[in-house]
Amino acid sequence: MAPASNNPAGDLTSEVLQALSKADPILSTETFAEVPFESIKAALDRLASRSMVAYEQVEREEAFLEPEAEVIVSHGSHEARVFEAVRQALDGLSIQDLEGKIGDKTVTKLGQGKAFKEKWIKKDGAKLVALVESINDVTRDQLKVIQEKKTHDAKIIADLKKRKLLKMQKVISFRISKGPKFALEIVKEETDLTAEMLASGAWKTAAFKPYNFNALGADQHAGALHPLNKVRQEFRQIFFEMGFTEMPTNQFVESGFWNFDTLFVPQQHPARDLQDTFYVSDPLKAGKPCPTSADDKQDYETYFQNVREVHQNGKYGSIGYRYPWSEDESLKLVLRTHTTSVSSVMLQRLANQRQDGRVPPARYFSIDRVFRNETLDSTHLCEFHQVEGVIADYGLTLGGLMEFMDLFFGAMGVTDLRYKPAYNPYTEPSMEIFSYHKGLNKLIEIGNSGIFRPEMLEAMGLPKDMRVFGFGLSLERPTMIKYGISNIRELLGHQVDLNFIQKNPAVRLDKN
Ligand SMILES: N[C@@H](Cc1ccccc1)C(=O)O
Repeated sequence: MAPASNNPAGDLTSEVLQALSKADPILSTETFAEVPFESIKAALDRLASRSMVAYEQVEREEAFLEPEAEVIVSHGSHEARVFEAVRQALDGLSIQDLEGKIGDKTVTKLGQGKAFKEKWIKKDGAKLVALVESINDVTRDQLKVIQEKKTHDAKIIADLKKRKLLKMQKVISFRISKGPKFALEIVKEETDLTAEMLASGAWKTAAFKPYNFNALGADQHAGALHPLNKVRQEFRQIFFEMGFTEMPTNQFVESGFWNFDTLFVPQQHPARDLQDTFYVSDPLKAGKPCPTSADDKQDYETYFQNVREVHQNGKYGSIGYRYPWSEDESLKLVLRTHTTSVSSVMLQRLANQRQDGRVPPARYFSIDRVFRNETLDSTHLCEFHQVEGVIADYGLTLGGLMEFMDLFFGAMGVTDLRYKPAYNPYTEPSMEIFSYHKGLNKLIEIGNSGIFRPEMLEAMGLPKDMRVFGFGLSLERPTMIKYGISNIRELLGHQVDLNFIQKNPAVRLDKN
């Protein structure tokens, strides 16, 4: 045996190297029959990583004798034993005597049947007599071969298996051969290039351990994007590709003025009820809209009065709602119920951004959080994310809006849209957008859209011939569909499985 090295698998690696130096290749089951599978594998991996040996796994089935077969090997087959007993009794043997001689009822019974069939014995009156001088105990011979070689002719194996004399077992062994760096001893390999080695020049002769590219990397506990953020990112990309700019939506608290009044939502509208909208109690009220920076030169007061006029008496060809519009109601603070409040701010700003005396066309989008006083269930939370888009241009038509929707949803693989007339206080006409969901086997609502009302736009100062499309959808619904989530609580809130957030895949919208 080679000198033991200072590692636990040392003895075995040395033994393998020794054995290989005498015969190449070797089979592990023959050379190391007593060594457990794991130990030999560990030793081989160690040697293989240094290219000292190469090995491949060999699997084969081996036949093992059942206890009954062991008895046959030592005493002969049942039929041979019966024949032998009968042959020895020169003038025949009665069945009782046969039983007495063999001492086993089953062996006697089975052996007799077979010996008759083989025509080794016959019945002569009440006695059994031998018909031949000698016989070949084929079964015993076959079993002896198998005991030694663990295998035999496939037909013989199949036959003996059927007779329940054998069981088959899978045996794994390794065929081991010398590797390109075969040697009788393991050379210590360096795992690091150190400053000392560089200084002393030892690096020139040092043996370096090769990289193990098969090793699995350690799990990285890095941060992970929430699925909503992943889908949001995909949507942003679609918007950017279509020439949209992102609206600033970093303001969750909004005045009723921007959230409702500018959008022509009357102050008695049920959406403004406490049941539907969260009101802020401290502070209770916003100030009137006013410039937010030195270069904001907009005339907010005129706009404020325009909105009042439109609601109260009607203006710009609209007869209005004809109710006493309340400034107090308008200045109440709310958690924004939709991001259309931001669209409103942006459109009003656009009205004041004339270039060469003309308001330029614009495309805006946002994806952010909104709040509604909803009853919680598996698909509704009090807060969700809205995807919103606005297109302002001249000569826009309803057909154009539908075509745009086809393009937009087509970019995320949603085709075959259906439109249903709907109502929004701020758009006319308004359309709900539906798509056929293959999994659910029905049309599901995927968005809301419309063309903003002239009394809303003209109050801002936008030109009469400018039309503005608007549309909105939730971010949660496509995310849930994409990730196969049926309960929104799995996506948001305290019940979310952090493992799911860490491990979920990047989203790919099936663009066409
Ligand atoms: N604000 C609408 C979406 C929408 C935006 C713009 C125009 C029309 C509809 C909603 O909450 O569903």
